[in-house]
Amino acid sequence: MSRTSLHETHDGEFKRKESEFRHFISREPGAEFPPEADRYHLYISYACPWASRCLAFLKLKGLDHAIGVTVTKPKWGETKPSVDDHHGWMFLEDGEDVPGAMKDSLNNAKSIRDLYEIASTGYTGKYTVPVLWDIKTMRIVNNESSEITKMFNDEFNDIAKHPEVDLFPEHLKASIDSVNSWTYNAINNGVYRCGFATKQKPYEEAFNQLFEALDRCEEILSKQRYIAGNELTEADIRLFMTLIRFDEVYVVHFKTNKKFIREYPNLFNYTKDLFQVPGIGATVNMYHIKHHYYGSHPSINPFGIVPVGQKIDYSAPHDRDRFSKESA
Ligand SMILES: N[C@@H](CCC(=O)N[C@@H](CS)C(=O)NCC(=O)O)C(=O)O
Repeated sequence: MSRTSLHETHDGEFKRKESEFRHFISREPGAEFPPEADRYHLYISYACPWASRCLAFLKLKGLDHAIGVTVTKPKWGETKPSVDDHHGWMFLEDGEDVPGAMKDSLNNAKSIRDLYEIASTGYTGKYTVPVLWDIKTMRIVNNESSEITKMFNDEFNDIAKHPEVDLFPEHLKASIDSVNSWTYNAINNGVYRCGFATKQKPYEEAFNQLFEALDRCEEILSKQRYIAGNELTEADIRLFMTLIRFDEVYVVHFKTNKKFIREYPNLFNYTKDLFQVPGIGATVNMYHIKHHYYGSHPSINPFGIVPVGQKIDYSAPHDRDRFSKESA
């Protein structure tokens, strides 16, 4: 069983395993996990694109007051040095100071691994973020970002401060599904398929698919403000989380070096546009992002040097207002 994503490369090719905790919070009468304020807790890393999606949904829906969030330290550490050599997400400890990282004051866990072990005896899978935790039963409700975002969007509307925000609008559903069907493999997971490949051929295949898909996005975004239409949707949040990490991390660390995102006029302006949406920009902590990737994969970056980069200003003006709502 793979204990981290770094162990999911077989025959040179990275193949991500499915998430294992797949319960649903639901408004249906009698649901095992009903939506309630102060019952659920979200564990994330600011570095992780999948976890950051969930945080963006929590913020955009106005669920900060109802669902607590705990943020891990950026760099993986030894989770159980006396037992094995697993490295993974760690919480802040007394006496440590890493801005943005937190102690786990809810469960007093030292690591995300501890949480999986509290929730499930005999679990042998990966210890990934995001984790949506049920405080009442001390269980993991779900650890799959695409389902957590759906629950935050649909099931908490009686509690959310912005129930009107719908990032899966019915009229764009087909378009969202269609975009996600190629962006996941080629872009979101595509950068990992480049970075975690250990043979030339699978790396180059992933690389070519990635840049074909980015060209396709560039073309779509030359005609409309957002990737699934002229409204902000879940498909944008997904894409953004990869784009914002691209120039600072993936180009170097994952060898996705055909082009920077800032060389694509539409993609770059689009990234700035989304960054400037408060609930989205608030999820971006570039210190955590850079220090995680460059510091946690010694097989890729043995000395853990963090490249300085260009410190791109994503809050600079963008040109996406040129698409008026009327053209939707
Ligand atoms: N399919 C999951 C993927 C989550 C995931 O792979 N998270 C990474 C961080 S970006 C992780 O926690 N990795 C820990 C490990 O590989 O041990 C989701 O979308 O929620």
